[in-house]
Amino acid sequence: MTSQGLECPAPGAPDFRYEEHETVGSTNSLCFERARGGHPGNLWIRAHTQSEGRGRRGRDWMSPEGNLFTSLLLIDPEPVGRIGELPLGAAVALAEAVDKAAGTLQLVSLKWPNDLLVEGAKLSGILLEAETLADGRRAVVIGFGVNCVSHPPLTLYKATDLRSLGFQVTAERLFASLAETLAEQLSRWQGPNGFEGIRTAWLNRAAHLGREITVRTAQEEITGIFADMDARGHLVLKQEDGGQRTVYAGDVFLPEA
Ligand SMILES: O=C(O)CCCC[C@@H]1SC[C@@H]2NC(=O)N[C@@H]21
Repeated sequence: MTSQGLECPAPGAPDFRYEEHETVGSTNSLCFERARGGHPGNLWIRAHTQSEGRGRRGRDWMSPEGNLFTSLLLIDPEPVGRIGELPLGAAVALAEAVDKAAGTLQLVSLKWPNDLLVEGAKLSGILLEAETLADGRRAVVIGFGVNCVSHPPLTLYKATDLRSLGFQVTAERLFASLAETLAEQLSRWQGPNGFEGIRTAWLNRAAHLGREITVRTAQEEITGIFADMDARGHLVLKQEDGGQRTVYAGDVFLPEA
């Protein structure tokens, strides 16, 4: 069933609103449009294809029919000073949703901050963007792209998709699981333990923990042992000289197994 662009309760999370579209430019952009139009938030938008899907660091996100493209609009999510933790919670929610929809246990591992990997190849991407609206409200949009049936051949990272891995999971089915698991992670994030539960769940799935990785930041390339993810969700690298580096943003590259 499709809501044909009309708002209805979200499958899997009836406390959230939902719009489904055949095609849009970008589900993230449409969420911001709704926010600028005064939407109160907790709105999921899903599209079957996108003509201008975007990824992290200004990259394009190819968006063919059959894969999942969806975004969640949050308005003034509390606690506001900890919004940087949300991409990690989103990654945990998506990993759990894949397990739920595929009927697997720990199928995916996580590459900091929020890529899902299967056998070292990228299955999905998450893009968190924020904007202060004219009325002073803060719109936060979390966009998810998951390769359900296909993956692009030439990308920065080796990619994969659920169908090639032997799992028949539709975008519709995966969306319903994600709406449910993300609602759970959001209440966990807002609960008394804050980020700690998410941090533990994230570390349980971390790829290459304790091993050497390389991080490309806007300024430099850093290689070191992936020692930890700290209490704010930052990456902690141990260096050869015994020193420690904390990384706040960057692209992580794992050596081939
Ligand atoms: O670069 C990445 O890894 C993040 C990719 C995020 C893609 C999703 S698809 C749905 C949403 N709309 C967009 O334009 N981008 C995100």
